[in-house]
Amino acid sequence: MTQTDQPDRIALRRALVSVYDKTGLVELGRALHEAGVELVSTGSTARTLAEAGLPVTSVEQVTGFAECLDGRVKTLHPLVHAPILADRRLASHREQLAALGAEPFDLVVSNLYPFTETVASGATPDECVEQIDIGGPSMVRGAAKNHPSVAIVTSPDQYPELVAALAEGGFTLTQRRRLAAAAFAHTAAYDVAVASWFSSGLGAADEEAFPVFAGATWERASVLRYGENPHQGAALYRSPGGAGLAGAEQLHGKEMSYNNYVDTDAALRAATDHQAPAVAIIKHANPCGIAVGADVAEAHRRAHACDPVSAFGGVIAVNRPVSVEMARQVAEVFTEVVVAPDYEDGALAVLTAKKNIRLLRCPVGARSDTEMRAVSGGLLLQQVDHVDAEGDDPSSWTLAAGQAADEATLADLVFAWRACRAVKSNAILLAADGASVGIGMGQVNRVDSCRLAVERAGTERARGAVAASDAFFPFADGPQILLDAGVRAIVQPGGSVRDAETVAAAEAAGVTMYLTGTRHFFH
Ligand SMILES: NC(=O)c1ncn([C@@H]2O[C@H](COP(=O)(O)O)[C@@H](O)[C@H]2O)c1NC=O
Repeated sequence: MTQTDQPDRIALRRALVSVYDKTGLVELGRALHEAGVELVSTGSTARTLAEAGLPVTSVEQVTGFAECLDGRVKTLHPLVHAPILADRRLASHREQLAALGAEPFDLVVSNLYPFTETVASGATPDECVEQIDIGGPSMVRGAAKNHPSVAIVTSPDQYPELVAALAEGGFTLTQRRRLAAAAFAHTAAYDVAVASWFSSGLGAADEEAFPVFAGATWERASVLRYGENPHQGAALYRSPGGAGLAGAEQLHGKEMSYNNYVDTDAALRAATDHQAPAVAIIKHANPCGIAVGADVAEAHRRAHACDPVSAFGGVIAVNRPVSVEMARQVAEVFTEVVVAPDYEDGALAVLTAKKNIRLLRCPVGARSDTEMRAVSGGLLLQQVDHVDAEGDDPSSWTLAAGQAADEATLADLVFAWRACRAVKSNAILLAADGASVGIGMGQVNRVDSCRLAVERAGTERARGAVAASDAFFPFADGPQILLDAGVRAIVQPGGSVRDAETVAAAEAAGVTMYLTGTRHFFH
Protein backbone atom coordinates (compact mmCIF):
# COMPACT_ATOMS: atom_id res chain seq x y z
CA MET A 1 0.00 0.00 0.00
CA THR A 2 1.60 3.19 -1.07
CA GLN A 3 0.15 6.42 0.13
CA THR A 4 -0.11 9.54 -1.98
CA ASP A 5 -0.74 13.05 -0.75
CA GLN A 6 -4.21 14.44 -0.92
CA PRO A 7 -5.23 18.11 -0.95
CA ASP A 8 -6.36 19.52 2.40
CA ARG A 9 -9.77 20.43 1.01
CA ILE A 10 -11.64 17.68 -0.79
CA ALA A 11 -14.10 18.98 -3.35
CA LEU A 12 -17.64 17.71 -2.84
CA ARG A 13 -18.76 15.94 -6.01
CA ARG A 14 -20.83 12.97 -4.86
CA ALA A 15 -22.94 12.71 -1.70
CA LEU A 16 -24.83 9.87 -0.07
CA VAL A 17 -27.84 11.29 1.78
CA SER A 18 -29.95 9.02 4.04
CA VAL A 19 -31.75 10.80 6.85
CA TYR A 20 -34.61 9.94 9.18
CA ASP A 21 -35.00 13.55 10.35
CA LYS A 22 -35.83 15.45 7.17
CA THR A 23 -35.40 18.91 8.79
CA GLY A 24 -33.67 21.21 6.31
CA LEU A 25 -33.24 18.33 3.82
CA VAL A 26 -34.72 20.03 0.74
CA GLU A 27 -32.77 23.25 1.33
CA LEU A 28 -29.58 21.25 1.78
CA GLY A 29 -30.31 19.11 -1.27
CA ARG A 30 -30.83 22.27 -3.32
CA ALA A 31 -27.56 23.79 -2.11
CA LEU A 32 -25.69 20.57 -2.91
CA HIS A 33 -27.29 20.30 -6.33
CA GLU A 34 -26.55 23.94 -7.18
CA ALA A 35 -22.93 23.33 -6.22
CA GLY A 36 -22.81 20.47 -8.72
CA VAL A 37 -22.91 17.63 -6.19
CA GLU A 38 -24.48 14.36 -7.35
CA LEU A 39 -27.10 13.14 -4.88
CA VAL A 40 -27.46 9.44 -4.07
CA SER A 41 -30.18 8.65 -1.62
CA THR A 42 -32.35 6.04 0.15
CA GLY A 43 -36.14 5.46 0.05
CA SER A 44 -38.08 8.35 1.54
CA THR A 45 -35.04 10.65 1.57
CA ALA A 46 -34.78 10.21 -2.23
CA ARG A 47 -38.53 10.73 -2.59
CA THR A 48 -38.42 13.98 -0.60
CA LEU A 49 -35.59 15.30 -2.74
CA ALA A 50 -37.22 14.20 -6.00
CA GLU A 51 -40.54 15.77 -5.00
CA ALA A 52 -38.68 19.04 -4.55
CA GLY A 53 -37.58 18.74 -8.17
CA LEU A 54 -34.00 17.73 -7.43
CA PRO A 55 -32.22 15.09 -9.51
CA VAL A 56 -31.41 12.14 -7.30
CA THR A 57 -29.98 8.68 -7.90
CA SER A 58 -31.54 6.02 -5.71
CA VAL A 59 -29.30 3.61 -3.81
CA GLU A 60 -31.17 0.83 -5.56
CA GLN A 61 -29.95 2.13 -8.93
CA VAL A 62 -26.41 2.08 -7.56
CA THR A 63 -26.55 -1.43 -6.05
CA GLY A 64 -28.98 -3.10 -8.45
CA PHE A 65 -30.80 -4.44 -5.39
CA ALA A 66 -34.19 -3.36 -4.11
CA GLU A 67 -34.46 -2.29 -0.49
CA CYS A 68 -35.77 -5.34 1.42
CA LEU A 69 -36.99 -6.68 4.78
CA ASP A 70 -39.09 -3.58 5.47
CA GLY A 71 -36.05 -1.34 5.19
CA ARG A 72 -33.76 -3.47 7.37
CA VAL A 73 -31.46 -3.74 4.34
CA LYS A 74 -31.09 -0.63 2.19
CA THR A 75 -27.52 0.51 2.13
CA LEU A 76 -25.73 -2.60 3.36
CA HIS A 77 -23.97 -3.33 0.08
CA PRO A 78 -20.35 -3.22 -1.17
CA LEU A 79 -21.30 -0.69 -3.85
CA VAL A 80 -22.39 1.68 -1.06
CA HIS A 81 -19.69 0.92 1.48
CA ALA A 82 -16.67 0.63 -0.81
CA PRO A 83 -17.20 4.20 -2.11
CA ILE A 84 -17.51 5.35 1.53
CA LEU A 85 -14.51 3.43 2.82
CA ALA A 86 -12.00 3.68 -0.03
CA ASP A 87 -8.96 5.55 1.22
CA ARG A 88 -8.23 7.66 -1.82
CA ARG A 89 -4.67 8.30 -0.70
CA LEU A 90 -4.01 4.63 -1.60
CA ALA A 91 -3.57 3.69 -5.27
CA SER A 92 -4.74 0.14 -4.50
CA HIS A 93 -8.05 1.44 -3.09
CA ARG A 94 -8.54 3.72 -6.07
CA GLU A 95 -7.86 0.80 -8.41
CA GLN A 96 -10.23 -1.56 -6.58
CA LEU A 97 -12.96 1.06 -6.64
CA ALA A 98 -12.46 1.49 -10.39
CA ALA A 99 -12.61 -2.29 -10.83
CA LEU A 100 -15.98 -2.27 -9.05
CA GLY A 101 -17.09 0.46 -11.42
CA ALA A 102 -17.85 2.62 -8.38
CA GLU A 103 -17.42 6.35 -7.85
CA PRO A 104 -16.21 7.48 -4.41
CA PHE A 105 -18.45 9.44 -2.05
CA ASP A 106 -16.96 12.71 -0.80
CA LEU A 107 -19.78 13.31 1.63
CA VAL A 108 -22.21 11.25 3.72
CA VAL A 109 -25.20 12.95 5.30
CA SER A 110 -27.08 10.63 7.65
CA ASN A 111 -29.07 10.81 10.84
CA LEU A 112 -30.40 7.75 12.62
CA TYR A 113 -33.73 6.17 13.49
CA PRO A 114 -35.14 7.79 16.65
CA PHE A 115 -34.50 4.91 19.06
CA THR A 116 -34.49 6.91 22.34
CA GLU A 117 -37.65 8.80 21.39
CA THR A 118 -39.39 5.53 20.48
CA VAL A 119 -38.51 3.98 23.87
CA ALA A 120 -39.67 7.16 25.64
CA SER A 121 -42.99 7.03 23.78
CA GLY A 122 -43.84 3.75 25.52
CA ALA A 123 -43.65 1.70 22.33
CA THR A 124 -43.67 -2.10 22.48
CA PRO A 125 -40.35 -3.98 22.63
CA ASP A 126 -40.74 -5.05 18.99
CA GLU A 127 -41.37 -1.45 17.91
CA CYS A 128 -38.29 -0.30 19.85
CA VAL A 129 -36.13 -3.01 18.29
CA GLU A 130 -37.31 -2.00 14.83
CA GLN A 131 -36.01 1.51 15.51
CA ILE A 132 -32.46 0.29 16.10
CA ASP A 133 -30.69 1.70 13.07
CA ILE A 134 -28.16 -0.68 11.51
CA GLY A 135 -27.36 0.70 8.08
CA GLY A 136 -27.12 4.32 9.30
CA PRO A 137 -24.43 3.77 11.94
CA SER A 138 -22.49 1.61 9.46
CA MET A 139 -22.39 4.46 6.94
CA VAL A 140 -21.68 7.05 9.63
CA ARG A 141 -18.85 5.05 11.17
CA GLY A 142 -17.44 4.16 7.74
CA ALA A 143 -17.36 7.80 6.63
CA ALA A 144 -15.95 8.94 9.99
CA LYS A 145 -13.21 6.31 9.82
CA ASN A 146 -12.38 7.40 6.30
CA HIS A 147 -12.36 11.12 7.17
CA PRO A 148 -9.11 11.72 5.22
CA SER A 149 -11.27 11.14 2.12
CA VAL A 150 -14.88 11.67 3.20
CA ALA A 151 -16.84 14.23 5.23
CA ILE A 152 -19.60 13.00 7.55
CA VAL A 153 -22.58 15.14 8.61
CA THR A 154 -24.96 13.67 11.21
CA SER A 155 -27.22 16.52 12.26
CA PRO A 156 -29.25 19.29 10.59
CA ASP A 157 -27.39 21.63 12.99
CA GLN A 158 -24.30 21.01 10.85
CA TYR A 159 -25.97 21.92 7.51
CA PRO A 160 -24.97 25.61 7.65
CA GLU A 161 -21.32 24.55 8.06
CA LEU A 162 -21.75 22.19 5.10
CA VAL A 163 -23.25 24.92 2.92
CA ALA A 164 -20.38 27.22 3.91
CA ALA A 165 -17.89 24.48 2.97
CA LEU A 166 -19.50 24.17 -0.48
CA ALA A 167 -18.67 27.81 -1.10
CA GLU A 168 -15.09 27.21 0.07
CA GLY A 169 -14.54 24.24 -2.26
CA GLY A 170 -15.03 21.49 0.36
CA PHE A 171 -14.11 20.73 3.95
CA THR A 172 -10.55 20.93 5.21
CA LEU A 173 -8.98 17.89 6.88
CA THR A 174 -9.32 19.60 10.26
CA GLN A 175 -13.03 20.10 9.66
CA ARG A 176 -13.46 16.50 8.50
CA ARG A 177 -11.66 15.25 11.60
CA ARG A 178 -13.96 17.36 13.84
CA LEU A 179 -17.03 16.09 11.98
CA ALA A 180 -15.74 12.51 12.37
CA ALA A 181 -15.29 13.00 16.13
CA ALA A 182 -18.86 14.30 16.38
CA ALA A 183 -20.07 11.33 14.31
CA PHE A 184 -18.38 8.75 16.53
CA ALA A 185 -19.74 10.54 19.64
CA HIS A 186 -23.18 10.37 18.01
CA THR A 187 -23.05 6.62 17.28
CA ALA A 188 -21.47 5.93 20.70
CA ALA A 189 -24.35 7.71 22.46
CA TYR A 190 -26.78 5.83 20.23
CA ASP A 191 -25.26 2.47 21.11
CA VAL A 192 -25.15 3.31 24.83
CA ALA A 193 -28.88 4.03 24.66
CA VAL A 194 -29.52 0.74 22.88
CA ALA A 195 -27.26 -1.28 25.21
CA SER A 196 -28.80 0.32 28.32
CA TRP A 197 -32.31 -0.44 27.12
CA PHE A 198 -31.40 -4.01 26.27
CA SER A 199 -29.67 -4.74 29.55
CA SER A 200 -32.45 -3.40 31.74
CA GLY A 201 -34.66 -6.17 33.00
CA LEU A 202 -32.07 -8.88 32.33
CA GLY A 203 -31.12 -9.28 36.01
CA ALA A 204 -33.10 -10.84 38.83
CA ALA A 205 -36.39 -9.08 39.66
CA ASP A 206 -34.99 -7.49 42.84
CA GLU A 207 -32.03 -6.13 40.86
CA GLU A 208 -34.08 -4.62 38.06
CA ALA A 209 -33.39 -1.02 39.02
CA PHE A 210 -29.71 -1.72 38.34
CA PRO A 211 -29.05 -2.88 34.78
CA VAL A 212 -26.20 -5.29 34.13
CA PHE A 213 -24.67 -2.60 31.90
CA ALA A 214 -24.62 1.02 32.97
CA GLY A 215 -23.62 3.45 30.29
CA ALA A 216 -23.90 7.19 30.03
CA THR A 217 -22.60 9.78 27.65
CA TRP A 218 -21.95 13.43 28.36
CA GLU A 219 -21.06 16.37 26.17
CA ARG A 220 -18.59 18.96 27.37
CA ALA A 221 -20.59 22.08 28.13
CA SER A 222 -17.72 24.29 29.28
CA VAL A 223 -14.15 24.20 30.49
CA LEU A 224 -14.03 25.77 33.94
CA ARG A 225 -11.32 28.11 35.11
CA TYR A 226 -10.15 25.45 37.59
CA GLY A 227 -11.47 22.68 39.78
CA GLU A 228 -12.00 22.46 43.51
CA ASN A 229 -8.59 24.13 43.89
CA PRO A 230 -6.71 26.38 41.46
CA HIS A 231 -4.15 23.70 40.59
CA GLN A 232 -6.89 21.32 39.40
CA GLY A 233 -8.30 21.53 35.88
CA ALA A 234 -12.04 20.98 35.50
CA ALA A 235 -14.88 21.03 33.01
CA LEU A 236 -18.66 20.78 33.08
CA TYR A 237 -20.33 17.99 31.11
CA ARG A 238 -23.99 17.73 30.31
CA SER A 239 -26.15 14.72 29.44
CA PRO A 240 -27.39 15.13 25.87
CA GLY A 241 -30.70 16.96 26.05
CA GLY A 242 -30.36 16.98 29.83
CA ALA A 243 -32.04 19.59 31.95
CA GLY A 244 -31.10 20.33 35.57
CA LEU A 245 -28.24 22.45 36.83
CA ALA A 246 -25.84 21.49 34.00
CA GLY A 247 -28.38 22.88 31.54
CA ALA A 248 -29.30 25.98 33.57
CA GLU A 249 -29.29 29.33 31.84
CA GLN A 250 -26.85 31.86 33.29
CA LEU A 251 -28.41 35.31 33.12
CA HIS A 252 -25.71 37.38 34.76
CA GLY A 253 -22.36 37.36 36.46
CA LYS A 254 -18.95 35.81 36.23
CA GLU A 255 -18.41 32.32 34.90
CA MET A 256 -19.59 29.58 37.29
CA SER A 257 -16.76 27.83 39.11
CA TYR A 258 -16.49 24.16 40.01
CA ASN A 259 -17.32 24.90 43.66
CA ASN A 260 -20.23 27.11 42.56
CA TYR A 261 -21.70 24.11 40.74
CA VAL A 262 -21.24 21.80 43.73
CA ASP A 263 -22.82 24.31 46.12
CA THR A 264 -25.63 25.21 43.73
CA ASP A 265 -26.51 21.55 43.32
CA ALA A 266 -26.69 21.19 47.11
CA ALA A 267 -28.78 24.37 47.31
CA LEU A 268 -31.26 23.04 44.75
CA ARG A 269 -31.52 19.77 46.66
CA ALA A 270 -32.32 21.73 49.83
CA ALA A 271 -34.80 24.25 48.41
CA THR A 272 -36.80 21.90 46.23
CA ASP A 273 -37.71 19.51 49.06
CA HIS A 274 -40.46 21.87 50.28
CA GLN A 275 -43.91 22.57 48.88
CA ALA A 276 -44.23 26.10 50.35
CA PRO A 277 -42.04 28.96 49.07
CA ALA A 278 -38.57 27.93 50.30
CA VAL A 279 -35.06 29.33 50.31
CA ALA A 280 -31.82 27.52 51.11
CA ILE A 281 -28.47 29.23 51.61
CA ILE A 282 -25.48 26.97 51.11
CA LYS A 283 -21.82 27.22 52.03
CA HIS A 284 -19.40 24.40 51.26
CA ALA A 285 -22.28 22.12 50.22
CA ASN A 286 -24.03 22.50 53.60
CA PRO A 287 -26.98 24.72 54.44
CA CYS A 288 -26.38 27.67 56.72
CA GLY A 289 -30.08 28.46 56.54
CA ILE A 290 -33.23 26.89 55.15
CA ALA A 291 -36.71 28.35 55.59
CA VAL A 292 -40.18 28.35 54.19
CA GLY A 293 -42.44 31.40 54.26
CA ALA A 294 -45.63 32.94 52.98
CA ASP A 295 -43.53 34.16 50.04
CA VAL A 296 -39.93 33.88 48.90
CA ALA A 297 -38.92 37.20 50.47
CA GLU A 298 -40.06 36.02 53.89
CA ALA A 299 -38.45 32.61 53.36
CA HIS A 300 -35.18 34.36 52.43
CA ARG A 301 -35.24 36.67 55.48
CA ARG A 302 -35.72 33.73 57.78
CA ALA A 303 -33.17 31.49 56.06
CA HIS A 304 -30.65 34.32 56.24
CA ALA A 305 -31.41 34.96 59.92
CA CYS A 306 -30.39 31.39 60.78
CA ASP A 307 -26.70 32.19 60.39
CA PRO A 308 -26.02 35.64 58.87
CA VAL A 309 -22.27 35.28 59.41
CA SER A 310 -22.03 32.12 57.30
CA ALA A 311 -24.51 33.38 54.67
CA PHE A 312 -21.82 35.84 53.49
CA GLY A 313 -20.60 34.55 50.12
CA GLY A 314 -23.30 31.89 50.03
CA VAL A 315 -25.23 30.23 47.25
CA ILE A 316 -28.98 30.77 47.37
CA ALA A 317 -31.60 28.48 45.86
CA VAL A 318 -35.29 29.25 45.80
CA ASN A 319 -38.18 27.04 44.64
CA ARG A 320 -40.29 29.91 43.22
CA PRO A 321 -39.49 32.92 41.01
CA VAL A 322 -37.42 35.56 42.81
CA SER A 323 -39.56 38.58 43.71
CA VAL A 324 -38.34 42.18 43.69
CA GLU A 325 -38.57 42.21 47.49
CA MET A 326 -36.37 39.12 47.78
CA ALA A 327 -33.96 40.53 45.18
CA ARG A 328 -33.54 43.71 47.26
CA GLN A 329 -32.74 41.65 50.36
CA VAL A 330 -30.26 39.46 48.49
CA ALA A 331 -28.56 42.53 47.01
CA GLU A 332 -27.69 43.62 50.56
CA VAL A 333 -25.53 40.54 51.17
CA PHE A 334 -22.47 39.40 49.26
CA THR A 335 -23.80 36.34 47.43
CA GLU A 336 -21.98 34.09 44.95
CA VAL A 337 -24.94 32.52 43.13
CA VAL A 338 -28.72 32.72 43.03
CA VAL A 339 -30.54 29.86 41.32
CA ALA A 340 -34.26 30.08 40.75
CA PRO A 341 -36.91 28.77 38.36
CA ASP A 342 -37.36 32.40 37.24
CA TYR A 343 -37.15 36.07 38.23
CA GLU A 344 -40.17 38.33 38.47
CA ASP A 345 -40.22 41.60 36.53
CA GLY A 346 -37.80 44.02 38.15
CA ALA A 347 -36.02 41.41 40.26
CA LEU A 348 -33.35 40.88 37.63
CA ALA A 349 -32.72 44.62 37.37
CA VAL A 350 -32.12 44.79 41.12
CA LEU A 351 -29.74 41.83 41.11
CA THR A 352 -27.85 42.61 37.92
CA ALA A 353 -26.82 45.90 39.48
CA LYS A 354 -24.42 43.72 41.48
CA LYS A 355 -21.54 42.98 39.14
CA ASN A 356 -20.28 39.76 40.64
CA ILE A 357 -23.40 37.84 41.54
CA ARG A 358 -24.12 34.85 39.26
CA LEU A 359 -27.80 34.46 38.39
CA LEU A 360 -29.09 31.15 37.08
CA ARG A 361 -32.48 30.23 35.75
CA CYS A 362 -33.12 26.53 36.34
CA PRO A 363 -36.60 25.03 36.13
CA VAL A 364 -37.60 22.99 39.18
CA GLY A 365 -37.89 19.67 37.38
CA ALA A 366 -38.16 16.07 38.33
CA ARG A 367 -34.81 14.88 39.61
CA SER A 368 -33.54 11.64 38.18
CA ASP A 369 -34.29 8.39 39.96
CA THR A 370 -30.69 7.27 40.28
CA GLU A 371 -27.44 9.00 41.10
CA MET A 372 -23.83 8.03 40.54
CA ARG A 373 -20.68 8.55 42.52
CA ALA A 374 -17.25 7.63 41.25
CA VAL A 375 -15.08 5.41 43.42
CA SER A 376 -11.60 4.31 42.46
CA GLY A 377 -11.94 1.80 39.66
CA GLY A 378 -15.73 2.01 39.50
CA LEU A 379 -18.96 3.64 40.27
CA LEU A 380 -21.68 3.52 42.88
CA LEU A 381 -25.22 3.82 41.57
CA GLN A 382 -28.09 4.34 43.95
CA GLN A 383 -31.72 5.36 43.91
CA VAL A 384 -32.03 9.02 44.84
CA ASP A 385 -33.08 9.74 48.43
CA HIS A 386 -36.30 11.64 47.78
CA VAL A 387 -38.24 12.93 50.80
CA ASP A 388 -41.36 11.06 49.89
CA ALA A 389 -40.61 7.74 51.52
CA GLU A 390 -43.29 6.26 53.70
CA GLY A 391 -41.51 7.42 56.85
CA ASP A 392 -41.54 11.02 55.67
CA ASP A 393 -45.30 11.24 56.07
CA PRO A 394 -46.00 12.30 59.67
CA SER A 395 -49.12 10.14 59.77
CA SER A 396 -46.77 7.13 59.75
CA TRP A 397 -44.58 8.40 62.60
CA THR A 398 -44.61 6.67 65.98
CA LEU A 399 -45.02 8.82 69.06
CA ALA A 400 -42.31 7.41 71.35
CA ALA A 401 -42.28 9.98 74.17
CA GLY A 402 -44.26 12.92 75.47
CA GLN A 403 -47.55 14.34 74.25
CA ALA A 404 -48.69 14.19 70.64
CA ALA A 405 -47.51 17.38 68.94
CA ASP A 406 -50.01 20.16 68.36
CA GLU A 407 -50.50 21.35 64.77
CA ALA A 408 -47.82 24.04 64.84
CA THR A 409 -45.24 21.80 66.47
CA LEU A 410 -45.99 19.01 64.01
CA ALA A 411 -45.59 21.44 61.08
CA ASP A 412 -42.19 22.46 62.47
CA LEU A 413 -41.18 18.85 62.93
CA VAL A 414 -42.14 18.07 59.32
CA PHE A 415 -40.16 21.09 58.12
CA ALA A 416 -37.13 20.16 60.26
CA TRP A 417 -37.26 16.56 59.06
CA ARG A 418 -37.32 17.63 55.40
CA ALA A 419 -34.66 20.32 55.88
CA CYS A 420 -32.37 17.91 57.75
CA ARG A 421 -32.09 15.77 54.58
CA ALA A 422 -30.04 18.53 52.95
CA VAL A 423 -27.47 18.59 55.77
CA LYS A 424 -24.34 16.44 55.57
CA SER A 425 -24.29 13.62 58.14
CA ASN A 426 -24.17 13.53 61.08
CA ALA A 427 -26.97 16.07 60.80
CA ILE A 428 -28.93 17.75 63.57
CA LEU A 429 -31.20 20.63 62.64
CA LEU A 430 -33.08 22.88 65.06
CA ALA A 431 -36.06 24.74 63.65
CA ALA A 432 -38.76 27.16 64.75
CA ASP A 433 -41.69 28.52 62.76
CA GLY A 434 -40.60 26.94 59.49
CA ALA A 435 -37.00 28.11 59.62
CA SER A 436 -33.78 26.46 60.67
CA VAL A 437 -32.27 28.20 63.71
CA GLY A 438 -29.24 26.02 64.36
CA ILE A 439 -27.54 23.37 62.23
CA GLY A 440 -24.95 20.83 63.31
CA MET A 441 -23.48 19.29 60.18
CA GLY A 442 -20.81 16.90 59.00
CA GLN A 443 -19.52 15.84 62.43
CA VAL A 444 -18.05 12.40 62.94
CA ASN A 445 -20.26 11.75 65.95
CA ARG A 446 -23.86 12.74 66.62
CA VAL A 447 -23.19 14.23 70.04
CA ASP A 448 -20.93 16.88 68.48
CA SER A 449 -23.61 17.64 65.86
CA CYS A 450 -26.11 18.21 68.70
CA ARG A 451 -23.62 20.47 70.47
CA LEU A 452 -22.94 22.42 67.28
CA ALA A 453 -26.64 22.85 66.44
CA VAL A 454 -27.36 24.19 69.92
CA GLU A 455 -24.30 26.44 69.88
CA ARG A 456 -25.24 27.85 66.45
CA ALA A 457 -28.83 28.45 67.58
CA GLY A 458 -27.78 30.13 70.82
CA THR A 459 -29.57 29.71 74.13
CA GLU A 460 -32.63 31.73 73.24
CA ARG A 461 -33.37 30.24 69.86
CA ALA A 462 -32.68 26.66 70.97
CA ARG A 463 -35.23 26.92 73.78
CA GLY A 464 -38.62 25.91 72.39
CA ALA A 465 -37.25 24.87 68.98
CA VAL A 466 -37.84 21.45 67.50
CA ALA A 467 -34.98 19.15 66.50
CA ALA A 468 -34.50 16.64 63.68
CA SER A 469 -31.78 14.02 63.41
CA ASP A 470 -31.03 12.40 60.04
CA ALA A 471 -30.30 9.03 61.68
CA PHE A 472 -30.94 7.36 65.05
CA PHE A 473 -29.18 8.46 68.22
CA PRO A 474 -26.79 5.67 69.19
CA PHE A 475 -26.66 6.95 72.79
CA ALA A 476 -28.77 9.28 74.90
CA ASP A 477 -25.91 11.78 75.25
CA GLY A 478 -26.74 13.70 72.01
CA PRO A 479 -30.47 14.10 72.69
CA GLN A 480 -29.65 15.03 76.29
CA ILE A 481 -27.80 18.09 74.94
CA LEU A 482 -30.91 19.01 72.94
CA LEU A 483 -33.17 18.42 75.94
CA ASP A 484 -30.93 20.46 78.22
CA ALA A 485 -31.09 23.28 75.65
CA GLY A 486 -34.89 23.24 75.96
CA VAL A 487 -36.09 21.82 72.63
CA ARG A 488 -39.79 21.05 72.73
CA ALA A 489 -39.92 18.11 70.31
CA ILE A 490 -37.54 15.78 68.49
CA VAL A 491 -37.99 13.72 65.32
CA GLN A 492 -35.55 10.94 64.47
CA PRO A 493 -35.66 7.59 62.66
CA GLY A 494 -35.20 5.35 65.74
CA GLY A 495 -33.81 1.87 65.31
CA SER A 496 -30.85 1.95 67.71
CA VAL A 497 -30.39 -0.90 70.19
CA ARG A 498 -30.40 1.88 72.80
CA ASP A 499 -33.59 3.59 71.61
CA ALA A 500 -35.14 2.95 75.04
CA GLU A 501 -32.48 5.12 76.72
CA THR A 502 -33.06 7.98 74.27
CA VAL A 503 -36.82 7.72 74.60
CA ALA A 504 -36.53 7.62 78.39
CA ALA A 505 -34.45 10.83 78.35
CA ALA A 506 -37.14 12.59 76.28
CA GLU A 507 -39.88 11.17 78.51
CA ALA A 508 -38.09 12.39 81.64
CA ALA A 509 -37.83 15.88 80.14
CA GLY A 510 -41.50 15.82 79.09
CA VAL A 511 -40.46 16.30 75.47
CA THR A 512 -42.31 14.89 72.48
CA MET A 513 -40.30 12.41 70.41
CA TYR A 514 -41.40 10.89 67.12
CA LEU A 515 -39.73 7.97 65.33
CA THR A 516 -39.98 8.00 61.54
CA GLY A 517 -38.53 4.60 60.71
CA THR A 518 -36.76 6.21 57.73
CA ARG A 519 -33.18 7.47 57.65
CA HIS A 520 -31.80 10.30 55.51
CA PHE A 521 -28.00 10.03 55.62
CA PHE A 522 -26.29 12.44 53.21
CA HIS A 523 -22.55 12.04 52.82
N1 LIG B 1 -30.87 -0.89 6.72
C1 LIG B 1 -30.14 -0.07 6.04
O1 LIG B 1 -29.41 -0.52 5.19
C2 LIG B 1 -30.24 1.38 6.27
N2 LIG B 1 -29.49 2.27 5.60
C3 LIG B 1 -29.83 3.50 6.05
N3 LIG B 1 -30.76 3.37 7.03
C4 LIG B 1 -31.40 4.46 7.74
O2 LIG B 1 -32.58 4.80 7.03
C5 LIG B 1 -32.93 6.15 7.27
C6 LIG B 1 -33.30 6.79 5.98
O3 LIG B 1 -34.24 6.02 5.30
P1 LIG B 1 -35.25 6.70 4.30
O4 LIG B 1 -34.39 7.46 3.34
O5 LIG B 1 -35.98 5.58 3.68
O6 LIG B 1 -36.15 7.59 5.12
C7 LIG B 1 -31.75 6.81 7.94
O7 LIG B 1 -32.11 7.07 9.30
C8 LIG B 1 -30.64 5.75 7.85
O8 LIG B 1 -29.82 5.79 9.01
C9 LIG B 1 -31.02 2.07 7.20
N4 LIG B 1 -31.93 1.58 8.09
C10 LIG B 1 -31.74 0.79 9.14
O9 LIG B 1 -30.85 0.14 9.45
